[in-house]
Amino acid sequence: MSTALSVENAAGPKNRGPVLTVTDLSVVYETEHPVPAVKNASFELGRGEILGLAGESGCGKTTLAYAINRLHQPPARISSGQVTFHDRDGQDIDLLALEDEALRRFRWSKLSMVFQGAMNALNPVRTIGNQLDDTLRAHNPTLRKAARQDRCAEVLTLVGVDPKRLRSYPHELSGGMRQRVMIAMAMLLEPQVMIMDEPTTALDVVVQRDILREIVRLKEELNFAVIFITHDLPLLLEISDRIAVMLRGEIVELDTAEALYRSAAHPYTRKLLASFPSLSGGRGAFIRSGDDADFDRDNSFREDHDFEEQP
Ligand SMILES: Nc1ncnc2c1ncn2[C@@H]1O[C@H](COP(=O)(O)OP(=O)(O)OP(=O)(O)O)[C@@H](O)[C@H]1O
Repeated sequence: MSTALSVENAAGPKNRGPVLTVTDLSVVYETEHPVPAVKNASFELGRGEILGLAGESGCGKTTLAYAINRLHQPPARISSGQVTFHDRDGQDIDLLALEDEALRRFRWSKLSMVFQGAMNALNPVRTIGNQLDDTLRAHNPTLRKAARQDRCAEVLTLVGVDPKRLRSYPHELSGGMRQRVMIAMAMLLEPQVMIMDEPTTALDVVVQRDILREIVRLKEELNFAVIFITHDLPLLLEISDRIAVMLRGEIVELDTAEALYRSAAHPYTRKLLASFPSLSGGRGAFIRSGDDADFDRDNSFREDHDFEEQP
């Protein structure tokens, strides 16, 4: 069986067209001994698709995610490649060519990102409502205050946080709730793509599961596409349409979650699969199907599912 990444698999699902095309993207850390962290990465992200990005620590997942959104900092440098965003209105946007102001407008509104420590990025001295409002106002200066308030409340409700929390300060919320606020922030402007880099890793397992279930539900409702990064391959198999496996900066395999699970082509993928004992048993499908005992039948996830201590 060939281990080469086939062009067909790198293309997004045929029925929905791409929202993002990454072509031969390479990123180097220009240190004393330059580190080629991402090497010729190519893939398409389908509209409304969840693409999982898997691979062990240090393989380049975060570097790739940051470079796509131009959030990489020196010494990281994009040494080659192209990133094209295919807007809903038919326009193609060359992300690597955007100037500062255009890039600022693009981020959050077309493509947003939630990263692992995002909950710690909230400003401790401003309320949740003010912080959501700041983002909304920066991108929609003409939007009236009442409409902004409605949208902020709506987006908090979407992620299962009571809109009363708009008046709370970050320290008044649990970690899980703060991370949900960051997901709300990322959804605020209805982006077409969300990049999620280990968005729930710092949270306890039950909270993680609730949040992931909600992301999958919202994705289905609102049809944004997700690049979901995690070490947790069993989790990716549950939530992803397709999975890209990275090894030492390269995408070595990209296929549907089903095909990857049943007949991984690359030896490294097989090794990765074998390293999760849970995969040798039955696959729990609770996140997509809601097939577990304590699943809320109305599909909502509730604040009281945050079992973390309030400070
Ligand atoms: N600031 C930096 N300077 C030099 N090398 C770096 C820097 N940041 C990351 N690297 C290197 O780039 C490579 C890719 O790192 P990256 O953080 O993207 O991997 P990752 O797959 O996201 O890992 P993790 O899952 O642990 O976050 C690694 O070899 C790492 O050591």
